[in-house]
Amino acid sequence: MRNRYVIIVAGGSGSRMGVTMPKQFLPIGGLPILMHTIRRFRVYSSAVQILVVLPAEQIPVWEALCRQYQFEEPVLVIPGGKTRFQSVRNGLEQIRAADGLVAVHDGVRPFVTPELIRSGFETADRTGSAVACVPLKDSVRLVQPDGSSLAVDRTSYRLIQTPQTFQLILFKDAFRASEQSFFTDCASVVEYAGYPITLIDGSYDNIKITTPEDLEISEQKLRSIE
Ligand SMILES: Nc1ccn([C@@H]2O[C@H](COP(=O)(O)OP(=O)(O)OP(=O)(O)O)[C@@H](O)[C@H]2O)c(=O)n1
Ligand SMILES: C[C@](O)(CO)[C@H](O)COP(=O)(O)O
Repeated sequence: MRNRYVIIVAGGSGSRMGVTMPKQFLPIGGLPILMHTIRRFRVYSSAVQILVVLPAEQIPVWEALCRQYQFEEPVLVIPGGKTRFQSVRNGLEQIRAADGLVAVHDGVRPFVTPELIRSGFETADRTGSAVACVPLKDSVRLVQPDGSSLAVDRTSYRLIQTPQTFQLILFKDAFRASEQSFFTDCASVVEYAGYPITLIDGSYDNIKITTPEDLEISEQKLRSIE
């Protein structure tokens, strides 16, 4: 079986959350969001190697939080970059192995399930990639330069989530690219390098905590789980 790695990217500042503390450190259910996320991967497997990417200046803050919450999960902490692409690349550089599987997951998606993580690794092992997604529930319109808009066929689209899981050999190759403005996730980087992307079923519960209302939704979700 190939070695399995997870890069949890938490190197952002959370500007859309509108608070000074990075949103990945905000508590939900009495525990920082990032600790929930890390625990989900540990529940999936005690063997998976977890790398956590943080803003360099926030590493002492994270260490203090770990002491405060007596959080002792073994993870390798790595300084992030200015963009998500750079943060992923910094994490990837720490994985010395040539072969294996790597899942990249947003630190602010704490509702990922062990089943979804497993599905990602199993699919990527077979096909090279596995990118979680969900169908759209709302109607979609394409806005034109003149301000008018056109209905589009929503069945042709998917909303993309993480985890996004890849065979290391192709992922490392893809991340040799120079950064492009349209790299919004790892799938766009891997596709740019010419590799096909396999989609897998994600979950509507697997939300990315981005704006203040997501915090309230997350608190409610935790209450319903616990
Ligand atoms: N330089 C960056 C930017 C983002 N991320 C991570 O990528 C994930 C998804 O990004 P997003 O939700 O946009 O987080 P932020 O960049 O922190 O938020 P914002 O765009 O509101 O500032 C987050 O876990 C974030 O910490 C990262 O590791 N390094
Ligand atoms: C990676 C991602 O979560 C997939 O949906 C998304 O692209 C991150 O976007 P953001 O603008 O960095 O939040």
